[in-house]
Amino acid sequence: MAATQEKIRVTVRMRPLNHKEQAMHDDLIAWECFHDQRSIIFNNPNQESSATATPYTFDKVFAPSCSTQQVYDEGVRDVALSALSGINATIFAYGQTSSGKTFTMRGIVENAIKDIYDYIKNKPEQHFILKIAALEIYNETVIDLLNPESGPLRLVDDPERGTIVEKLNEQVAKDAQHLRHLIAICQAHRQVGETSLNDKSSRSHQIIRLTLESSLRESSGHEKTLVASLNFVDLAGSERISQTKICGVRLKEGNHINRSLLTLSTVIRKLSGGKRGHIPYRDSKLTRILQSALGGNARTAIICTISPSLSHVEQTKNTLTFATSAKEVVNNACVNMVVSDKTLVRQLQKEVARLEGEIRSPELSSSCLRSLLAEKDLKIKQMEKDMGDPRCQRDVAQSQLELARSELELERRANKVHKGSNDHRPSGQVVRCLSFSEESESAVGKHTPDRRKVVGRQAILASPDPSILVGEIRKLEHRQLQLCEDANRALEVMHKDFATHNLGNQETAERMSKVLSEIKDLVVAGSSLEEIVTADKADLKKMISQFKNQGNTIASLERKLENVQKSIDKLVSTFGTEETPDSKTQLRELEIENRVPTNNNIGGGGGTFARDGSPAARKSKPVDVKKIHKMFKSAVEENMKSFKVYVAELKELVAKLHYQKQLLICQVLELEVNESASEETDTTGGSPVQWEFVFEEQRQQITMLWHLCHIPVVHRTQFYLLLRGDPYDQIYMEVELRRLTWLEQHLSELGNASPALLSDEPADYVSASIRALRQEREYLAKRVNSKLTAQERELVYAEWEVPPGGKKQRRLEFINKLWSGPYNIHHVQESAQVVAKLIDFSVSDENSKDMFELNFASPYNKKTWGGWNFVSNLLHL
Ligand SMILES: Nc1ncnc2c1ncn2[C@@H]1O[C@H](COP(=O)(O)OP(=O)(O)OP(=O)(O)O)[C@@H](O)[C@H]1O
Repeated sequence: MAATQEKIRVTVRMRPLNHKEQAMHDDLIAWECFHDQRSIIFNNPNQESSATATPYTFDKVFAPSCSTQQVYDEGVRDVALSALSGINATIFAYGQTSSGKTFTMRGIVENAIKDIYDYIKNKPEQHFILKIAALEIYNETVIDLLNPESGPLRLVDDPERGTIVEKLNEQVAKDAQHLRHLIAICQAHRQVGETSLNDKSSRSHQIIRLTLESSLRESSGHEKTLVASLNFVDLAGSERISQTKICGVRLKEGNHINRSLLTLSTVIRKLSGGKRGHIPYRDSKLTRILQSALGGNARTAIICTISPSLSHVEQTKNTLTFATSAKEVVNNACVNMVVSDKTLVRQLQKEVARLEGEIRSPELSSSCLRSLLAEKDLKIKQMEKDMGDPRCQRDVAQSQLELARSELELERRANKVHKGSNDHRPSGQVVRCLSFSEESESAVGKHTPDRRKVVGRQAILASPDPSILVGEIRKLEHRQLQLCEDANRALEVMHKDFATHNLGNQETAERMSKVLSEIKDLVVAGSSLEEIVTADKADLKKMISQFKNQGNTIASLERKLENVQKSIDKLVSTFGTEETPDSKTQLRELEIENRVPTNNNIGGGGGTFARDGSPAARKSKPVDVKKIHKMFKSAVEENMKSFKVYVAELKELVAKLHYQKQLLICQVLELEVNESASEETDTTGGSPVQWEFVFEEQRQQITMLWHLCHIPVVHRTQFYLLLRGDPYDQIYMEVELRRLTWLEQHLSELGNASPALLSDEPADYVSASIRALRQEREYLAKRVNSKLTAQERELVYAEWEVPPGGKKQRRLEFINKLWSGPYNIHHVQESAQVVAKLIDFSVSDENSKDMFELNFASPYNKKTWGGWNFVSNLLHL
């Protein structure tokens, strides 16, 4: 694909004077932006005229009054969005410390995410995958911001892809909200420190890399895939040591920052000169990683941020000189199209066929051609080997999908708990989750003006009206029945396909009827549910037992769907394999049936008959039976594939249904517990069976919330081991759930809020918790040696799949694995046992539950909230 030459887009943004600068009387505004919004001039407030100054001109100059939205729209938007058409793009923020780089980049990233997802929404015919990776370069060390525990990363030179960061974690963003959440995690991990010019000065260069992959099936049937990366680079600020008055660690950081920025400006200066001599990309990790954005295959925009203040005039001039060089740098961006392995194999096969033809022709048969052919054959084999068995790949992908789904489900479960400790209102997620479609949401809205009162657990406690629950359940049941009917219809269509086109063999037919009966079974399950619900007359006790039965039926529905999917898988694989002797015979029969008769003794009229009286081919042209058969076959194959997808979707919906039902059962149980508590004045309340159920449910929620909120693993271990479902544990569980729910809500608000609106307090909390957790893990890693014998260590390493390596590294890797899989009960149990051993913790009288404060107030009120125990407190260090 031809590259397009384009200069780097350079814009300048001047921030307003800050409070400190305003407070200094002699600190005046030293720069004036022209009305053309392209030039800026030094205007010394201590001199009468600016006649001697020369203006600096750029693609755009944004005055202090301009919003970040404007900077995005007019300065970088089109560069950022080129990634959607397969062109790499990079957006930098460059400038002195405290000039507004981070402020600007956060807004730019937010705007870009919004635009990207709007674009994706409007292109339903295209399939998009968006991945994110993020790193920081701190003191010339590369750290993965999505997984800082992985330690320093190496840069590796790849002959085709250039410099790559080895083992950099990349995650697929499920949607815009998930992407924002991941970015918030990266920002929380970034190194920040206080200097005299900026309370929250970034001490590292941060690169957030989004990889956008879009595939489109063209009318020719070929799939076109475009892949491009979009980098958001928030550089650390250049700083004059005398001005920032830094020393110690900050000084060391400042030196590294200044040195790498110097390399960046040298690279830019050399590139802007147009001479293609030696460009010192390799002098810093920053320029190595960003090499393609600097004169390579990318579109690049640089936003230079400056302060208006007279006291920073020298630094501002340096920034503007850098910007002036940068606007002369020319890049060569091109569209990055990916040719799939399959297409390559196909091309090579064609070439082989051509060569074979040439070899067979007597005049061209030569040893040279033979060797060429052999070489190509070898290449094809290698490629086929690399591609692996597509069916196997499909299965792996499918199981990954299932895993991701169940993770998502658990995440939802964790989120579903009532949000907010004081107002007892349910979260938005719970509300959303309880309604499948907009239609049902509006239906709920009709019951009562305040929907939230209807569906929330706590709200129901406050307003115990079982008829509302019946309404909810009925809607769910109705939806379930619809699903079964849909499935049946789809299957019948497929069955017709098979019958009409006389495809497949005996085995396929058997499988087909098996799937049919399985689906029928589903429909029966669905209708029996409907009967139960419609027979109900709002008797609370009766309802509870009904709900439980329905829960079981849904579980069996899930199992049945599982079977259906397995059968379809088998069907697809049988059908996709080589032609069977049966089908070959059928094909031969069809061919014979359709062959042009040799003896033309046919009567007139519309139809023609062969000598044996069977329907025969038309007189004029022979019918290409093979072709038709192939066409039918591929049509049926397509149908089966889409049916498979359809069943997978059904499965997901049933899982959702199941979850919603569990939630409703919980609500009813609580209602009942409450009622019986008031009737019997029994403080423990509820039957043991009900409590057991609620306990397990709450424990799962708590485990997930511990994970999401980075709670110390020692606290998790103690809590997990001490609270084992005793009826008196109810109160502890409730308190823990409230605290965690509050915290999680607080942190997710941080993830969803517009960066410009973020308060600093939650961000600090996240990074402090992550840091504390890291320290705790490091501390536990040190205890592995003293608390486990060499033999025990080897055993646990094998059990936890810790790869061989240095002793220290293995210990840390092992500890990092503990409590990392909140959705796996076995993992959680094992983690608790290991941590308990490392800290000598046992369940005994002296280790009572009293260590978990019984305080219902949210942690927001710091006076009453003591915080979670850190390992150092616990070990009295
Ligand atoms: N355009 C702007 N409008 C209002 N406030 C701004 C603007 N730009 C920056 N600020 C404020 O100035 C302060 C410093 O900004 P920021 O931290 O983004 O600077 P920086 O260039 O990233 O600094 P460093 O290099 O030290 O990390 C912040 O409090 C920020 O909110």
